[in-house]
Amino acid sequence: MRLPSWQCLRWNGCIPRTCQLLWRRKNTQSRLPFSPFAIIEKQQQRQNQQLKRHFSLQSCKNMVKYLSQSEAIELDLDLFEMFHVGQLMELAGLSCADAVAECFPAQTHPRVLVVCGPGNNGGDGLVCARHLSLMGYQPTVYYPKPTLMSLYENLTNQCHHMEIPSVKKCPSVSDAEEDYDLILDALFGFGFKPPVREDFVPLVKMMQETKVPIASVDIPSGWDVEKGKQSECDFEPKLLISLTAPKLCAEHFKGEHHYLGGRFVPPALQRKYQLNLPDYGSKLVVRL
Ligand SMILES: NC(=O)C1=CN([C@@H]2O[C@H](COP(=O)(O)OP(=O)(O)OC[C@H]3O[C@@H](n4cnc5c(N)ncnc54)[C@H](O)[C@@H]3O)[C@@H](O)[C@H]2O)[C@@H](O)CC1
Ligand SMILES: [K+]
Repeated sequence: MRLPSWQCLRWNGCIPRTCQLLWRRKNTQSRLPFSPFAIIEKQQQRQNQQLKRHFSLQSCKNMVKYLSQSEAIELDLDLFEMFHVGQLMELAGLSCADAVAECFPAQTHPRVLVVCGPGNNGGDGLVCARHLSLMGYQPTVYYPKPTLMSLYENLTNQCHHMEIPSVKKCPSVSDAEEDYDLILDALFGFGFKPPVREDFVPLVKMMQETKVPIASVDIPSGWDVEKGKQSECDFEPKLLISLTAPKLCAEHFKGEHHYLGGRFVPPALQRKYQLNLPDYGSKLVVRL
């Protein structure tokens, strides 16, 4: 059988199996530095890998719906008709503590700075601080703009009863690196509208510049809820805990750990928003 020439191979790109085998044998015997089949096989391997990546991403995307900001707000309102906000916050904050414990154990990351914002995302942070303390961490709360409502006041008092210290001043980058092993970012959630207002800029800047790993509750603070990072300065958390269902910005998340928490959505709402939530089993969080 006549073997195909280099030109023929390059032009055709598709070689009959028998020719391939003969060529491979010949090339092995004559110890050619490289064979055209090796190149083609490499190309095929690369294509297979790309397909695999594409399909695993697709199946993951098919599984859970990523919500727009308006869908998240609408779903939030529906939930509030069925549950008290404190119930949802308790489960949300507990699931955040659980995800933190899975990724950053108390033995290696005991000192956690819990940064709490003025909305419900900040409330999740206060709940999370309490559960982290019960799990053997040493959390410290930074809550620069406490909300004057009984829900938040109660959560703050509960942290006091747990003897969780708080700081009144935003730590500098060097202080944060010296004093903490992890930052829990509960500053802004899906209620955030960019740009960051002036009074929160130093805090966001500290989180952008620090080398302390960051775990973000629901949304990495400062990110656009749908488009993700707004500039290269925006920080990339190591852990993102999406609550209820991930928001569109989570599609741009490149950190190591992405979890879903907030296991409280009744079936009717799951159907209404076509959430396709994964099965939690008996767990509080599920890795996405
Ligand atoms: N399903 C749900 O829907 C649940 C939501 N929860 C949490 O609630 C969050 C949403 O809470 P909220 O709607 O209260 O909103 P956020 O907590 O996201 O933020 C709203 C607060 O941030 C301020 N803010 C917004 N844009 C700002 C800017 N550019 N600069 C400075 N401050 C700004 C607002 O004035 C407001 O005080 C979620 O991300 C999640 O963490 C959980 O608590 C429980 C269940
Ligand atoms: K956040």
